Amino acid sequence: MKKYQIFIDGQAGTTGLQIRQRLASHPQIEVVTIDHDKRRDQDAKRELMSSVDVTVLCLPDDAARETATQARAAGCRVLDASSAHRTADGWVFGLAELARGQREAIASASAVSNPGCYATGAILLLRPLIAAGLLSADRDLSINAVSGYTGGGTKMVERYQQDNAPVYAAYGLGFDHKHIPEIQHWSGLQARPIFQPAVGSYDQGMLVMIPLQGSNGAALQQALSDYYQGEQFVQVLPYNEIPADSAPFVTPHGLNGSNRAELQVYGSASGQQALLVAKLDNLGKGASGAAVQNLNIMLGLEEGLCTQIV
Ligand SMILES: NC(=O)C1=CN([C@@H]2O[C@H](COP(=O)(O)OP(=O)(O)OC[C@H]3O[C@@H](n4cnc5c(N)ncnc54)[C@H](OP(=O)(O)O)[C@@H]3O)[C@@H](O)[C@H]2O)C=CC1
Ligand SMILES: CC(=O)N[C@@H](CCC(=O)OP(=O)(O)O)C(=O)O
Repeated sequence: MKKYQIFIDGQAGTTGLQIRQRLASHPQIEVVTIDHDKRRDQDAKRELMSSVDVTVLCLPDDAARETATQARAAGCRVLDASSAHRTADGWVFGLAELARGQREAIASASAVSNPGCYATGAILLLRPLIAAGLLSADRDLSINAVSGYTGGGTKMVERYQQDNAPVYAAYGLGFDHKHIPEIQHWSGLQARPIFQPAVGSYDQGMLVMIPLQGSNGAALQQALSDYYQGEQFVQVLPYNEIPADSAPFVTPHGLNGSNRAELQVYGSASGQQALLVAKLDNLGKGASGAAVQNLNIMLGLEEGLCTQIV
């Protein structure tokens, strides 16, 4: 059986580690590593990138831009987990469930950009509804979200491992969170939304929530259900269903380690108020699970292989 080789630049970070954990049992992908003290040596990296099938970038944005430029100049295939290239020309957005033809585009791409965790939830909810004309592209929206602290990388993990970290903290108060451009670009939303994220004192799991005034929840749920019919990693729950493991609450928990996103729609009896909810693991479908899914697609392998930590 053919084995493909990949190199993870940033292999010791939060996202890189979780990709390695998933790939440890992959039957057709092996990870080639770089000496720790050479991890910032561009010559050593270029040599390694040229020898592997795909390089995965799990770096801060600036470092990802620099390494991606080198990789592309050398003709190497790249999957970038950072937010540097999510709306950039020449890059394919790595959300296979985005639209018909997206899987094929990922499969043949030389450069794929892995979506942001919050953006994954928001785009999965909004794109089908805007495309179907059930939500107007120029509608003013608020998107509220909460994530586990691993979403902030090693620095935030260290902070939360101390005693005085806040139980719940709202941020993004400059109204300029880095996921807003990709949410607008890939959902088709023309009006700039208010995106208001928060971080909680738990490690993994997120909710992305979009309240809608004047919308009928049942119609929205049906449209989402039809759109994602047959998808293995995106499921739409029945209308107004609260998952039994958390009832009467809707929590960010329950999907950790998986590469799944669950979409939920709640609506009022009047048919005039609704809430869209996406639940996912910020390190699963929001980062490392999606990265392994994209690698499988890029290499022509079964899409679900080793995307989950069991
Ligand atoms: N955490 C999450 O939920 C998600 C993160 N992402 C994105 O993935 C990327 C990585 O994030 P995350 O794993 O959280 O970050 P971390 O801070 O956990 O890890 C980043 C890693 O990159 C290494 N690094 C930094 N600069 C360089 C460089 N110039 N060359 C080589 N290695 C370098 C760091 O090692 P050292 O400092 O020791 O050199 C560290 O191991 C980011 O762009 C982030 O935005 C995407 C989706 C979700
Ligand atoms: C809790 C937390 O801090 N989360 C991160 C987003 C994590 C993520 O998806 O980051 P990328 O866009 O880099 O992929 C943040 O809000 O900046």
